[in-house]
Amino acid sequence: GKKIILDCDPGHDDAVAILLALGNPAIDLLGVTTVGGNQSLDKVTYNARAVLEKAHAADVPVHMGCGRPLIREPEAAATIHGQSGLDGVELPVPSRPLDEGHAVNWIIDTIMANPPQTITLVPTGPLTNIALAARLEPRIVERVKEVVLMGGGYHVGNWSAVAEFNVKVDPEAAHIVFNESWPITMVGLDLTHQALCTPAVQRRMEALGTDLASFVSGLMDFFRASYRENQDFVDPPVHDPCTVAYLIDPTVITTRRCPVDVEIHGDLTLGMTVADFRGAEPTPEECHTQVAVHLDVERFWDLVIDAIRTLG
Ligand SMILES: Nc1ccc([C@@H]2N[C@H](CO)[C@@H](O)[C@H]2O)cc1
Ligand SMILES: [Ca+2]
Repeated sequence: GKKIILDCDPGHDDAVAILLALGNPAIDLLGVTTVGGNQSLDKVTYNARAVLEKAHAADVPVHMGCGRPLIREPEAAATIHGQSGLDGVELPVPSRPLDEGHAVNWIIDTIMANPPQTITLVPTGPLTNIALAARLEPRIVERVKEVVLMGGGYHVGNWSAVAEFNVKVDPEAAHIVFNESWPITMVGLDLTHQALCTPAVQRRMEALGTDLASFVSGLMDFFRASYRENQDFVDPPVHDPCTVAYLIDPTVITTRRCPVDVEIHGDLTLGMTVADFRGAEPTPEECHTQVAVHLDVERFWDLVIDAIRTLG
């Protein structure tokens, strides 16, 4: 299957991304790396290890990365993910010790040890680790197959009027990542706000009747309550697994190729991902960025529920 590195900050939706990657045969999850974001680095790292344990996938390595943005102060999303970063469920104690070595070094070593164009980077948190990896070993940029990231939004913000959390927390890291030459698919809020976990979807999960299914449903209960209280949503958008779903089945998302850059100087617009749709279609191939526009919602939830079923 497609070899991926999942760089994440679990996080309720990061947890679903991990399960989708584990539960679908099209994906070969080489490892999980963690970055401070939704909660502190220690908390999101523990959560990543606990989710892997829950899915009986303790053979997947976990490396801890950066605990704070490159320049700015850390900013957690405790109102959304709770004090633990994964509130609302009982977490198993991880059996596998945390793997030695910094995530940035492991990302570089893994990319350089595998053939060119075989590894896909899937960041679903702030881009601090990815930016540092590209600066520490520039050769990974042309060696990576592609970057499919959850972050940004061309018409939607959630951490300011115009900026999305992952990008706004570390806008300088995002600016670095978006301005490297690797192919980037930006799975932003315009797309992920279509991935709503409705009660009907949750009932389909619960109908599986497994411990893992009720674990995920418990995550969704908490996520829905947070989103209702803090973001005025009826149902929670499950952002991060949209990246993995796209890698499993590219037809699940329609994309549009266009230049994208990140605002790092603005007052009102700091962290905004600015997509330039002015060019005539089709945008020339040398444009290395594309944005996710439309989600096949039915197909997306089928993939997520199939993965939960497969993991048993
Ligand atoms: N309000 C809010 C919701 C989700 C997130 C996290 N950041 C991204 C969505 O902005 C996802 O990766 C998710 O884990 C942050 C804040
Ligand atoms: Ca995340």
